[in-house]
Amino acid sequence: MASNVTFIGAGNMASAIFGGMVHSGYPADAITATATRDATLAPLAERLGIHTTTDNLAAIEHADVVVLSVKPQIMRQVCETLRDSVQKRRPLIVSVAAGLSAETLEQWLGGGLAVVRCMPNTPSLVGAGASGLYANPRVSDEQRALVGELMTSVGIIEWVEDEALLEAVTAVSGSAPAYFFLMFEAMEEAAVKLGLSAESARRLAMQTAYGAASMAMQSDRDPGELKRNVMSPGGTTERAIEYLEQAGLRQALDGAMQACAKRAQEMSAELGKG
Ligand SMILES: NC(=O)C1=CN([C@@H]2O[C@H](COP(=O)(O)OP(=O)(O)OC[C@H]3O[C@@H](n4cnc5c(N)ncnc54)[C@H](OP(=O)(O)O)[C@@H]3O)[C@@H](O)[C@H]2O)C=CC1
Ligand SMILES: O=C(O)[C@@H]1CCC=N1
Repeated sequence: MASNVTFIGAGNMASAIFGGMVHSGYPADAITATATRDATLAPLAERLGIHTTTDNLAAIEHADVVVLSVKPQIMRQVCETLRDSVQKRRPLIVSVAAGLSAETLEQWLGGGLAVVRCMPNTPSLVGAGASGLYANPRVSDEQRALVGELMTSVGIIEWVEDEALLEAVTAVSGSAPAYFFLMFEAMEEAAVKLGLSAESARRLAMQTAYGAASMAMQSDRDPGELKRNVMSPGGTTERAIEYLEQAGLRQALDGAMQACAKRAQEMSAELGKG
């Protein structure tokens, strides 16, 4: 029988994960999600057939796995309301929150718990997620395998043994869909200036990104070689790539990813006190 999985919070990230789980065949009947507003929950229940409630305590009563998926800023308050129930039943705790350590979460929930920290991303919704996972020492091999299976049903996973590496995961995958969406916006704007309709430009840019990612994933060549294969000497791509290099695209990405990881550290210091 499938494990009962309860999501506390049913926003962008949680709905991407449980939506992806349902699409990949996980029984909807074994999934419960909570939120503060019925307006969030009603469409999810209708579309996916999962259980929903605004009552967090009722939602975790039969949970084998509790996925904490509220904003980091309200996590402490939410954990403290779950504390007594969690201490009685000791489900596996999974947190998708950025910048909150397993130790902090465990402490807010009363201690002595198996906690997995997961840094997922929203493409989980379409089965193309990329998640980093860290397990605290209380997590059993079976629990590790269970979380691995759940997250593999919505994409690829990478376990890290050093929790601090989740900051790097946040920079390279958790936050990174947004970098690509920014590129789509920018490429569409530029292509419109060159005369294409916005609709054509968007379709072509997205298919090209999809094609490039699929090709790179299936190839045994590294991205640098695949890039050079597009660059005919003296041709158009060479000109574009030279421009991007001179304009500092590499430095911009390096700076963005450093800023992202640093913000995860700051959040940990700001929110994890006490
Ligand atoms: N968005 C992303 O791409 C990623 C997000 N994350 C992490 O996921 C977590 C959630 O982020 P995101 O999904 O973007 O946020 P959202 O604002 O989209 O979702 C938050 C959800 O929490 C619900 N909520 C608020 N208060 C409570 C409460 N007291 N009890 C139960 N549910 C509550 C909200 O309910 P209501 O809808 O009724 O307001 C909403 O459904 C964060 O910790 C973030 O760090 C991690 C990786 C990627
Ligand atoms: O922006 C954020 O803080 C969350 C965590 C990773 C992606 N979104």
